[in-house]
Amino acid sequence: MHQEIQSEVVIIGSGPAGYSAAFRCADLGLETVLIEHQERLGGVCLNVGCIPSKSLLHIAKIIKDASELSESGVFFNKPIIDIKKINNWKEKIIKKLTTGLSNMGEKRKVRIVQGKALFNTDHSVLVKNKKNDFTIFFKHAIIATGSKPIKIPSLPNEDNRIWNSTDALSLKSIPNRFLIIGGGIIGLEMATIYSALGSKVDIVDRFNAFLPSVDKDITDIYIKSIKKRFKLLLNTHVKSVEKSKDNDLIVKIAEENSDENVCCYDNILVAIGRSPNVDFLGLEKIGLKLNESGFIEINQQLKTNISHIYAIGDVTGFPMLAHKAVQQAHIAAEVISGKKHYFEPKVIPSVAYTDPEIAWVGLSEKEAENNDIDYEVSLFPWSASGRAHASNCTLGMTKLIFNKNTNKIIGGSIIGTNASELISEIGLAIEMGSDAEDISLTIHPHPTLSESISLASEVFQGTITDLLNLKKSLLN
Ligand SMILES: Cc1cc2nc3c(=O)[nH]c(=O)nc-3n(C[C@H](O)[C@H](O)[C@H](O)COP(=O)(O)OP(=O)(O)OC[C@H]3O[C@@H](n4cnc5c(N)ncnc54)[C@H](O)[C@@H]3O)c2cc1C
Ligand SMILES: NC(=O)c1ccc[n+]([C@@H]2O[C@H](COP(=O)([O-])OP(=O)(O)OC[C@H]3O[C@@H](n4cnc5c(N)ncnc54)[C@H](O)[C@@H]3O)[C@@H](O)[C@H]2O)c1
Repeated sequence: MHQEIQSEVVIIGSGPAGYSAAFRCADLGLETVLIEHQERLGGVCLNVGCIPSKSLLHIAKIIKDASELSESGVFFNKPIIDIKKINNWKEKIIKKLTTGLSNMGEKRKVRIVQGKALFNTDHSVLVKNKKNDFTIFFKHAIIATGSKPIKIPSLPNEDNRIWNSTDALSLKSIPNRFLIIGGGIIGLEMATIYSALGSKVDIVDRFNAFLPSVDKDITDIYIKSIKKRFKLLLNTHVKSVEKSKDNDLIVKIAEENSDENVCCYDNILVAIGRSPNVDFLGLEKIGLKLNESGFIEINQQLKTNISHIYAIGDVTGFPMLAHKAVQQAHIAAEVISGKKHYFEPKVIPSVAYTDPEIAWVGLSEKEAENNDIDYEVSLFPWSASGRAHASNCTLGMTKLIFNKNTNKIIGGSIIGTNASELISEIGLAIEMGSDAEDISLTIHPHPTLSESISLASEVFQGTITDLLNLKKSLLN
């Protein structure tokens, strides 16, 4: 059956970008239609990204913490891993959240249409599903179609032992020998999960450094902490993947300017980045412009070159993060409703939910240097934190970067337990234009890991008493 729908706003894609835009539009009184290709709302983040990965990382952390507790005199037996039960538990979490989204959409009177959208004109889209097809006319449209994993064409991708992140999160099996190609956030998080579940994991990355936005002193701490758990091979290429007679995956791997090594694996995860979902949307037909990297080009009001069509989330480029997508969504909805708002955050935090976690926000040292900023780094090692000793995480480090001329904080990174939760204080301080004194005079509760942020500010100010005061000794 064919149906025609008239709407003020049509939103394509129901990930963090799409559902947030739809709900904000509805709350602002706009008649809203949300189109989603999949059966469930929530996009990559809820279904096959942020939430399932963090659920499995939660399990991985408990397994590791439990085994390390033997050093404190508490002994657990080796864990029994029931994949089916883990998957059911994970599925329940996802279902609860995605059902919550559907209910919130319904309460807000957002019309949800299931099917794949294709622009017909610059004021209408066609949507088809198994039962119906629709023509939806709109005054404004928001494209929030997200991204998909990049494949390596030379691999035998039809072999179901070669996984992408969705396969890895579906926890089909726990490989004995697991190769991860790509040492980015996905590769590192999956290595954390699978090594805790018992796989022998190797990660290869073709570049010399991993997490390029993080300073080396922080990534060096990470490398030290993972040494006993898995191998991270940098500057290394996968030359070929073949099947052996006994059905192993035989992989030829070579470090730059070195001979090839031949290794056997049960499964391979390819995690070398993601590309925007811009194909089959009919964008050429309406003349919508992509940038050189293939993402949709937008301005600070999230408008594309067709001013009543907006784009938000992963489809607009880096950083590809859910919290960026949600902020963009709110701004796009507000602009459509007539507000003069702009997407202009000073900083967007990033987190690798590895063990230990790594979180960073604002400028790195490299970036401060490249911007010719006269900066000073201030470090607080967690080996000087009572709480870190009590919580067995003394390897951690809090690093702040200050502008020496203004004393204002311009960046920071944290490695250690709960870095993902701690980093927001630094983000807020940068957004508020705080200086070192603002941070160090804000009384932090003791004993907490959050104290490390005010203590690192005290290091900068030369008022620290929890460490030797190097600035004071220089004065004497
Ligand atoms: C394994 C993994 C872990 C991650 N962990 C984190 C994390 O911890 N924190 C974080 O911030 N980010 C994380 N991310 C990234 C995060 O998932 C994305 O940044 C986020 O989902 C982007 O939201 P989005 O709404 O732009 O797109 P998506 O979530 O990709 O949603 C796009 C939606 O559009 C739909 N769609 C596409 N084309 C059409 C069409 N033509 N018609 C109708 N519907 C269509 C898709 O089906 C999809 O549901 C992770 C990603 C992965 C893969
Ligand atoms: N915690 C989080 O916020 C989180 C978690 C997962 C994913 N994500 C998002 O998902 C996106 C995709 O993640 P990702 O890890 O796939 O991409 P990524 O861009 O973070 O990392 C890809 C890595 O693969 C390497 N690489 C590229 N081609 C290679 C090749 N041929 N051989 C070996 N190595 C190669 C790169 O050097 C890089 O280190 C990221 O942009 C990230 O923002 C975020």
